[in-house]
Amino acid sequence: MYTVGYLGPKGTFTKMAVDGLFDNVNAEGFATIPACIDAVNDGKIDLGVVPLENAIEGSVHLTLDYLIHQVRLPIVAEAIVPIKQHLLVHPSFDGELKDITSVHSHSHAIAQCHQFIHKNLFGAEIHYTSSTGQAAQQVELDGGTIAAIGNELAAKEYGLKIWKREIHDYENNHTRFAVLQREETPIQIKNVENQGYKTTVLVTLPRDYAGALHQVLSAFSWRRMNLSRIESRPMKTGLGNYFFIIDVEQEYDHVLFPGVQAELEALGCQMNILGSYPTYLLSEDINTVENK
Ligand SMILES: O=C(O)C(=O)C[C@]1(C(=O)O)C=C[C@@H](O)C=C1
Repeated sequence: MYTVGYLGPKGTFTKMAVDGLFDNVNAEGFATIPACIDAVNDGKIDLGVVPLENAIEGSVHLTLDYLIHQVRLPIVAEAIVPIKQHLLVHPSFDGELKDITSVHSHSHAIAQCHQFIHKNLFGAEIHYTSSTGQAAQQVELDGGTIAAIGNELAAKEYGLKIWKREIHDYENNHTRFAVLQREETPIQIKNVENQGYKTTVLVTLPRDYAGALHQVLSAFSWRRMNLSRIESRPMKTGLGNYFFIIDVEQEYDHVLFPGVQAELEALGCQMNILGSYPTYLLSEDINTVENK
């Protein structure tokens, strides 16, 4: 049986992703994303599931930066998870929205609900936690007039009341999660919808010059390789120095990708493959506890 690490404690969206992807695994919660990645890298667990990007708030920089700068582990699968954020309170709370004095959650969850907070919880203090599950645990412990933003699974795990459902500011809220493995061996995924393959590459430019990024992109475009995302992250070596993280919508092959790599290297760029993996879309039902 695999041991699969996730950002804990119980009741996080990452745990939901694990439940949606795997049957019969031993799921182990970690307090932080780096702790989970390190455990995979040290061979303490078989797989790790970490958030990569949210449709409303964008990239999870902690994950990207840790994978780029600290621990290079291949991405072996991706799960796209529908995210429904609810306002959770202690069962003893019987006030109104205006009575809530503080809201606890993960920074990404808070960001997905900024408008709701601005309009309805104006004046409530915002407390950032390491995960939505941790915020729910805090409400269970402290009670009173504090609230958490999190999912139905967290409400169930910590015995909380869902005070208001679906408070995220935009519909179609999804988060992409990456499955990491140290040595790539076939993994067993539940019967969920396969959306095709992606390959994620990391490109470093030699220096900043006119048309550099255009040249990089044209190596993909004339080969008709479709890109679904391009993002720059600081190299952390000084202002103006960036990596480009590029998602290509196809599986790695031994013709097109080496061709791109040779072309980029001739320009003085570096290209590394962060993973070539199947992508799975989890169903909306995953947000409803009764359906699991
Ligand atoms: O806090 C959680 O529940 C997580 O799994 C983390 C996380 C994230 O990092 O984006 C995952 C999904 C949601 O977008 C909000 C939070």
